Amino acid sequence: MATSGYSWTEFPTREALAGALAGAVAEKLAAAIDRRGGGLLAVSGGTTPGRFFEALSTRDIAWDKVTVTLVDERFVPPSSPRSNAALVTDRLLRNAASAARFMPLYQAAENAAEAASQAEAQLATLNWPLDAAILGMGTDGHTASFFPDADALSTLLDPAGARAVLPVNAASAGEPRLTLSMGRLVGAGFLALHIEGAEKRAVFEAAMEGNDKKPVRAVIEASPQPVGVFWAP
Ligand SMILES: O=C1O[C@H](COP(=O)(O)O)[C@@H](O)[C@H](O)[C@H]1O
Repeated sequence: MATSGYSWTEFPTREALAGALAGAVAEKLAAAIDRRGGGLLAVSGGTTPGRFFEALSTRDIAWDKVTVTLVDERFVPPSSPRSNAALVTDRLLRNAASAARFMPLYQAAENAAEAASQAEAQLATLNWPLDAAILGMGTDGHTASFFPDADALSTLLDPAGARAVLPVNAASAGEPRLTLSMGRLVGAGFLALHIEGAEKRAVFEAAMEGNDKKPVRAVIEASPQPVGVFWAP
């Protein structure tokens, strides 16, 4: 399956997907290190990326020249089982990848808006654009923290917005969120969507075909290059 907006690659197993995605990301990071002296990677949280993180963590690249940040984060401290930062620390920043620098989005601020401003200031020190960004997707069609019921969704989905990090409030999200902006995500040299299982495949296909535009489709449509969709049953 392929459109101008995305390329679809399916794998027989989740392990095979994790290995292939890890290989593709490691290649992009190694090329960035050669080209500009360092690599910048943004990864998603949730339940899906653990296997991919473990595969990537063993890839032999100059991890001491790589900065890892998050596509999005729940407004919870790293001690929370819902922390995306904790997932990255436990499953990615190990083995060879323990040498990477991690820039979390969560800040111990009074609220998500303040945390987003603080994260924005910290991320301004990085060497943009992202070399690779790996998105996930929820069964509601959200990706990053672009939830279908988020306040000011059109602002969140605006690729021309000036911000790098935005606060998100959505009733369905569980807690306030922080997300990289659409502009920073679709500016990545390599943008992939990692989804697994029949339900997410059906959600993705419906989002791409239906009139009810889900946020995942907005990202695909905003991307100047085809998004690589990696799927396994
Ligand atoms: O809340 C989130 O959900 C999505 C999808 O998570 P999954 O558990 O269905 O894999 C994830 O991509 C995002 O980073 C996370 O904050």
